[in-house]
Amino acid sequence: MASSKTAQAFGLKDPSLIHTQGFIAGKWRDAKETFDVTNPATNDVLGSVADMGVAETKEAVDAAAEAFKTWSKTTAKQRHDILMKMYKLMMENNEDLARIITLENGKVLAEAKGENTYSASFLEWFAEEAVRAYGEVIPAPMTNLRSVVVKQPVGVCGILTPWNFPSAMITRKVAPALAAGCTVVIKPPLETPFSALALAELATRAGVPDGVINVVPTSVHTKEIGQEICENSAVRKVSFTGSTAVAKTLYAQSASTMKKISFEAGGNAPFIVFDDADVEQAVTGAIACKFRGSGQTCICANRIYVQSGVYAEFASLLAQRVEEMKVGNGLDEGITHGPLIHSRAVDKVEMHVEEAVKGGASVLTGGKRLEGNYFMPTVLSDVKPDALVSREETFGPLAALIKFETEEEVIKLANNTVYGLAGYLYSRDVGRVWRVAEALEVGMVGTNTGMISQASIPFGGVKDSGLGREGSRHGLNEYMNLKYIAFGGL
Ligand SMILES: NC(=O)c1ccc[n+]([C@@H]2O[C@H](COP(=O)([O-])OP(=O)(O)OC[C@H]3O[C@@H](n4cnc5c(N)ncnc54)[C@H](O)[C@@H]3O)[C@@H](O)[C@H]2O)c1
Ligand SMILES: O=CCCC(=O)O
Repeated sequence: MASSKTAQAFGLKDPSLIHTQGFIAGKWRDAKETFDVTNPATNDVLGSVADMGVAETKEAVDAAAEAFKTWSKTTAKQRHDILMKMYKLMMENNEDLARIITLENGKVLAEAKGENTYSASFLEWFAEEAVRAYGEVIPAPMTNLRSVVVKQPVGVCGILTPWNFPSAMITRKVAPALAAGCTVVIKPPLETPFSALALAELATRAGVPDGVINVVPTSVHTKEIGQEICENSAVRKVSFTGSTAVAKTLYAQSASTMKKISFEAGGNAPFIVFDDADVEQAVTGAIACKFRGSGQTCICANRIYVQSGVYAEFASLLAQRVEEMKVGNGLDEGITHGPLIHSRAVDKVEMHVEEAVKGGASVLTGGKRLEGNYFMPTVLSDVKPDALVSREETFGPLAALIKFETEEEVIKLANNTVYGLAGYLYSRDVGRVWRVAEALEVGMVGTNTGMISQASIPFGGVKDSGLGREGSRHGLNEYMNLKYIAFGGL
């Protein structure tokens, strides 16, 4: 339970959604230390959460391994019913869960409500997939043999998630894991543990048995807990969303026990506008894609390539729309964009702007940091293809416009990165749409749209952006092993 002061700080209709302890084997648990969680909009402390360590993580893994013995034997329909109940509870508590997201992450309340709905949709989707985890019968080469393939849950899964979607990145992993019959140990990010703990509370209310979901929040023991999850032989799968650097560390650590893995890592999405595009639609798409979560989304447009014939029109329309944005506390009426997660994130945007301007770019709007964790939504024009902002993910509200002349040139520029998560293009020439979509070295392409995320699509990247797919019917397979059974002696 949270102290009444912490629960009050969130101003929820149902204060019992706020927990400050970890969750192991169905019990809320303290740790020796605690860490403070702050509201990025104000830097006020929201509350102190149990800072768990390796010992608690081992206990959580043991609890998950014990719970796996029975959870993996439940029927798909039983798991479906529990997941659907949790989906309904998340929707019924939409206001409160969104408020938790806004307070700990900073995104505006309307967007937080959208995240909760998106997050809940993974429970609904995978409840429905659970009952369709079909196997196969393969025609056998001998008359006295039958070849059958069944799907089985992989076992205990380690779930490591980032702060930019405090809820949805958890359910995108936990929903398929539970649907498959797996049990989980969640290590939420230190910035946003309250959403994870509220989900554990709702899971319990939905009837998820003790030990099936465990949560080990931490601040100082992040590395050791990550290592324990990756190297503990009872954990059979690690699913991570976050930066590429951390993904590579976890990949190396997971090799020791040959785990199944899914990694959703960093992006550096190209957003291409051709001369034959509907420019107004392209601007709307760029706004939605670039400024979602104040630019802190892994699939945000990071490099906006505009063909010379529509460059001036696109740049002026985009700058006009960006100037209308209202930056401030995400709980306040009329605010369209919240703060960044912390001052280090603001420093990075500032550095990208300064470096691009030194290289010859001009500021069409914004370009400055504001007091606290805020940065003005910014549009830069005439950015050089080799500017820092073109090479690295900014993860902030900075739209960098780069002019290009030909299709061939822009494909080369777009693919000139180690990342390959998402890419976007606007064109009304159907042949070009196909050619460019196929040529982009990414896992997901938006053509004439800047919004691509849904529970029903295979979300994931290529190159340094990761391995595996989340969501869609493919997302369930990531948590299941195929087993071939030969039926001989007929
Ligand atoms: N591809 C995707 O789906 C996706 C989604 C969201 C964010 N991201 C990426 O995440 C990054 C921003 O998020 P972030 O700053 O939280 O990333 P991060 O990699 O620093 O942290 C992600 C998670 O890993 C944990 N972590 C950090 N170091 C660790 C270690 N050594 N061992 C184990 N765990 C560790 C963090 O506590 C957090 O829970 C961006 O690069 C963004 O592109 C990718
Ligand atoms: O930031 C990563 C996830 C974004 C999404 O699922 O749309």
